[in-house]
Amino acid sequence: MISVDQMALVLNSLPDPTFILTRSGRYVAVFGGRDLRYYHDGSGLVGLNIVDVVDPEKAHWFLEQIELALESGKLLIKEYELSNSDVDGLLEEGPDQPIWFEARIQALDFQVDGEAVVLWVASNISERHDMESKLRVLGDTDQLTRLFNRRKLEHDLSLHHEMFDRYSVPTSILMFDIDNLKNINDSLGHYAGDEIIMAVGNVCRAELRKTDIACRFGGDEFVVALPNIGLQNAVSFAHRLRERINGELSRFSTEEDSSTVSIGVAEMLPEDRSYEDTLKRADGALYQAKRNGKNRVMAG
Ligand SMILES: Nc1nc2c(ncn2[C@@H]2O[C@H](COP(=O)(O)OP(=O)(O)OP(=O)(O)O)[C@@H](O)[C@H]2O)c(=O)[nH]1
Repeated sequence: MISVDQMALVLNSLPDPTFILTRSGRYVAVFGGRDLRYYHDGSGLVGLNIVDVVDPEKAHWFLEQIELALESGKLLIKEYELSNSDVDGLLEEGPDQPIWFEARIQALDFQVDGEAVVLWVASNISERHDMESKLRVLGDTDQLTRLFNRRKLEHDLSLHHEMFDRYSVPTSILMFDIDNLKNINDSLGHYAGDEIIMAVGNVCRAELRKTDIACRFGGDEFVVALPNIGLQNAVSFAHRLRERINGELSRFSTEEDSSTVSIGVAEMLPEDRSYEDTLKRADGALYQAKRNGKNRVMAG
């Protein structure tokens, strides 16, 4: 058996800061979390109330979690971001950056001063959180152009189609394809072909708003979605984009083949069952642009 003194030492050596908090948000006790590379010393919080040490919105969130854990009696796991400047009563020494925490909150089977209490273990998961964010971005990104990939486009377009269904806010779609890339690859080499694809990506990034979605759809095909833009404005934008891309690609034209783009444009219509119907119309318009001699914009 370990003694009470030893038990106190164990509590103080817990790797992650562990709080006992009352239903009303009072810090009854703080154990562990002594490594200043990962945590700020929270022992100064004992006796204070969450409501008095963090801003009202955050305090409300903390109290809500305590209530949830008390009501369910089950282990509650939540993630949140906090920096030491968010909490009055924490010492300066510790990580400079805001910390991502995973809280494990469990109701305790006793009361303190007539109030129900929970155990709140706050683990620093910043590294894991950063890695997860990076992986999410990587999973949504085309490696060559750094534009979004098709998976992300389809996810976003389905949200925009829902918005259109509900609020009739139109989204227009431009689908475009580099002209003659096969021949240019053959004459200038595959790396020149790659540079052309990257140059298209750079123009898209420069020309688009933050809310627009630009994606490499596959091979030498791209899709741009313009939320809140009707067909007429989308066609005008497509003409401008084609000129900008052509200007950028002119250095890759050969005697036989000019390096240009063809663009098909479509807007969401009430009869579209999903974004795929809009995408198909843009694809049909792109096909017409190619059939009619390439290097042009057609609306579907
Ligand atoms: N360099 C390079 N080429 C690619 C890449 N992805 C696809 N391509 C090439 O792009 C060409 C696309 O085929 P098409 O669109 O049918 O050929 P195209 O010569 O552009 O013909 P049009 O579209 O009718 O003008 C194929 O030759 C592919 O090999 C890539 O990542 N890098």
